[in-house]
Amino acid sequence: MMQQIYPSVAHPFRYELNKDLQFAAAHYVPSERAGKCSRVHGHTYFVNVTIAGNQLDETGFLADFSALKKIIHDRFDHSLLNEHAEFFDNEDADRFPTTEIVARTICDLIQAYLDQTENKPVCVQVFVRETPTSYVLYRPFAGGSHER
Ligand SMILES: Nc1nc2c(c(=O)[nH]1)N=C([C@H](O)[C@H](O)COP(=O)(O)OP(=O)(O)OP(=O)(O)O)CN2
Ligand SMILES: [Zn+2]
Repeated sequence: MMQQIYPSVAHPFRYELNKDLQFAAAHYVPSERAGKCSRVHGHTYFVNVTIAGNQLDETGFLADFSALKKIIHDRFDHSLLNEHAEFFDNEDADRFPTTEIVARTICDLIQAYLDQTENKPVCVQVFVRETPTSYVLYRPFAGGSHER
C-alpha cells in the first residue's frame, strides 16, 4: 500500500510534503453496534500525512520526515490503541479508537509538533488505511480557513 497516490487536499501554501508511515496495532471499538470489531483484533495501519506551509526551516525542510515517523510509529507500534488513555476513552464515543478518531488523533499529534518548529507549517490532511478495503481522510481545515 505504500507509494500509492492519495486524494489531494486543496490549500493555499507554496510547499506540500507527504510522509507515508505504518504501524501495527490492536484495537477494539467498545460498542455492541461495532459487531465483530468490538472484539480485540489487529491491523497494520497505513498512514499518509500531508503538511503544507510557505516557509522552510534552517535545514531547508518544511518538516523533518524522520521526526514525523517517530511521533506516530514509536508511540503506537505494537500497542493496544484503547490503552492510550491520553487519546482514547472506552466511555466516550468521540474518543473510541475508530479509524476516524485515529486519523484525527494523528493530525493533532503532528500539529502539536509542528507548532513548536520555527517555520510552523500545518497538517492539512491525514489518510489512515485500516484494512485493504477501508480508509479515512481527516482534513482539519475542511470548509474553513487555514488560520488557526
Ligand atoms: N466508520 C468506521 N466503520 C468501521 C470501523 C471504523 O473504524 N470506522 N472499524 C471497523 C472495524 O474495526 C474493522 O477493523 C474494519 O472493518 P471492515 O472494513 O468491515 O473490515 P473487513 O475486513 O471485514 O471488510 P471487508 O469488506 O470484508 O474487506 C468496522 N467499521
Ligand atoms: Zn479494526
